[in-house]
Amino acid sequence: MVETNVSRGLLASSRIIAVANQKGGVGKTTTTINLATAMAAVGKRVLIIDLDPQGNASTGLGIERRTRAVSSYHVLIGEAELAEGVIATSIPNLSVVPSSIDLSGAEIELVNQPKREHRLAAALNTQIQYDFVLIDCPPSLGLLTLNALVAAQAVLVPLQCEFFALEGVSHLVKTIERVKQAFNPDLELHGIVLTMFDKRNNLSDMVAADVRGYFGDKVYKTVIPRNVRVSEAPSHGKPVLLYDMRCSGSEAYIRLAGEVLKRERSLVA
Ligand SMILES: Nc1ncnc2c1ncn2[C@@H]1O[C@H](COP(=O)(O)OP(=O)(O)OP(=O)(O)O)[C@@H](O)[C@H]1O
Repeated sequence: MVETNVSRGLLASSRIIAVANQKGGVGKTTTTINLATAMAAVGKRVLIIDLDPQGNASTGLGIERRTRAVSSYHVLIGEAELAEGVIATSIPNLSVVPSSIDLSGAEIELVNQPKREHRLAAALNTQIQYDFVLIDCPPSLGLLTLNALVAAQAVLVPLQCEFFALEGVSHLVKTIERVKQAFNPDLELHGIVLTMFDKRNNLSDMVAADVRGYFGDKVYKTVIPRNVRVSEAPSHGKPVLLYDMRCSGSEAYIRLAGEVLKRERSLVA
């Protein structure tokens, strides 16, 4: 039976958004961390689930490896409850279920398990209350991302302004459609955010125009600029919003959060 969002205890008041793109290095983790921080700053209770074996979301939030005794891996394979994996970050209202390197073996471990695509959805069937759960997906369309898409109500796609960007995202959109048909009828594309936009480079403008031409209003108005402060922040274990609140990257993520929350209000209205 397909488990619907309505039947999950957590979802009476939570929205689950998967941050996904099978292409590597396009800004999934950066977007997850900073969008979550900006939402937390306006009083939303936010949980990040780090579903990427690289664990960059966990590291970028200052969660040291030695404190990750229970990770998203344990939750996925059913060795731990979601609540056991939750760690509070230094940011009020923002918690994370960290990832660990074990997660890289999870796809193989789960392959012969029953309901292998529903593991995360089942783990999220809990009474823990958050306004938003953001899932940072790995750069592939394997079983980990599939679990995120089955658990989520919406997908937010960071898209780097570069050649072939549109081709990659079309593939992802087809996958979203397939997941919708097979496992999760409620899933929808929340929006596409253009990342690492370089205003000195004509290619960025061309890609942005192409993507807007194809996806129309699904593309958020906010564009995340390429900004060195954004790339420096993770090595300090901080979201860029804490590292340098006034830089162009921080300002863009604050605007993006405003747009996402506005779109949320119209989606759930
Ligand atoms: N707006 C930006 N300006 C400058 N650097 C950025 C920006 N966004 C992301 N980066 C940098 O680009 C790299 C890739 O970003 P990020 O880790 O968020 O991508 P990802 O899609 O999560 O990667 P992966 O697919 O490997 O998980 C990182 O080094 C990050 O610091």
